[in-house]
Amino acid sequence: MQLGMIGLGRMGANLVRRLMRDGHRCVVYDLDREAVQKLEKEGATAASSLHDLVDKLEKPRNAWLMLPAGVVQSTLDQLAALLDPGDTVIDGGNSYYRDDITRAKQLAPRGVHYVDCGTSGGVWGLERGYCLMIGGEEEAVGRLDPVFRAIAPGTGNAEPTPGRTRTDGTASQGYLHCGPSGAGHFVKMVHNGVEYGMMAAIAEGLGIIKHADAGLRSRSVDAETAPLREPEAYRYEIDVAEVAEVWRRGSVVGSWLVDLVADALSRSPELDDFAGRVSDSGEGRWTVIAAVEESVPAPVISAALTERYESRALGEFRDKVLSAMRGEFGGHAEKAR
Ligand SMILES: NC(=O)c1ccc[n+]([C@@H]2O[C@H](COP(=O)([O-])OP(=O)(O)OC[C@H]3O[C@@H](n4cnc5c(N)ncnc54)[C@H](O)[C@@H]3O)[C@@H](O)[C@H]2O)c1
Ligand SMILES: O=C(O)[C@H](O)[C@@H](O)[C@H](O)[C@H](O)COP(=O)(O)O
Repeated sequence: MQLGMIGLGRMGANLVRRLMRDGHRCVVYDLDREAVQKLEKEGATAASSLHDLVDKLEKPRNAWLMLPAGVVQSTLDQLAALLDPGDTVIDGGNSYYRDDITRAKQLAPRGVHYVDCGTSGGVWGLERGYCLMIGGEEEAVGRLDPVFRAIAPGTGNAEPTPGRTRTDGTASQGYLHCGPSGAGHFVKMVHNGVEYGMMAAIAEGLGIIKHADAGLRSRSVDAETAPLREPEAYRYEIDVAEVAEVWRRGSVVGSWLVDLVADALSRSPELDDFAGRVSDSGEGRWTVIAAVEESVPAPVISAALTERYESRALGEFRDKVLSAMRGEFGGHAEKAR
């Protein structure tokens, strides 16, 4: 098939490469001309503007947006004005599923289809394939099947699920039509909420292991306020990088995230390149909002989200209020640590 890709960053460029490897033809556009030229050298057709991209696409057109969230709506507005009935726009970025519902409604009167596609796999997707969580009308999604099939991992390295008797559907190939508009990004949003929780648990566990030597230090980190009651119980100088490595092999928590952390620790045991301020792009917040609105308890994901705020010192004023109250009612002064 032929597909237009708008946005050739970490994700879009490799999606194009994966599609071209499978024999698909791509027309590519990015504000960054170098990104366009690079893919042109690899066989893609370069477009110099959205208008040019639309001109170079065969009808019915398929245009995939792989853009930072902040420019999706403005790009879609410009693109929509150039498209014809029967064309399809796919948003493969991490957009909020509620925006998909609005955007599909915006395009429908013009006969333009809108497909939302949560795309997981990060910078490793070129080789591993991308897990795709798709939303939209059956017809538009079905027509794009060869594109999704090329981008997805296929059966990949995962063993067949032993108890699975279903032979229909595409989930075992790494892509799934989850439902109508927004359903794909809804599932991707929750996927990322799960990602926050799993990442937080791995990080906390390794943090506890790293501090298992607290009893060996002359003063524990928290000695003044919370001295170790039994310092002899915390006299382990455990090699955290080696723990991550051993967890990769046969353990219950072995996973791709543990593989990645083992790799990072093997290169830099103290993770010197990081200050530990953990960003969040929105998916965790939206997952927590959905949990609240559905009245579904989600304490792990919620805690993992607020821990990210904590890492960016966003709780500083809250903590000052705490200290102030403690000072007011008990005359307790703040200590250095
Ligand atoms: N990086 C990841 O691991 C990852 C994984 C899954 C999903 N996503 C999502 O995919 C989307 C893209 O992410 P990315 O990591 O590829 O971003 P990126 O910043 O690496 O690339 C974005 C590209 O879009 C281009 N661009 C920006 N504004 C443009 C405009 N108005 N018109 C044309 N091109 C424009 C930029 O020049 C850049 O090349 C985001 O929604 C992101 O959340 C990212
Ligand atoms: O499934 C994936 O490939 C990742 O989840 C991907 O979507 C990306 O790396 C996140 O957007 C980071 O999200 P935060 O910035 O919220 O951590």
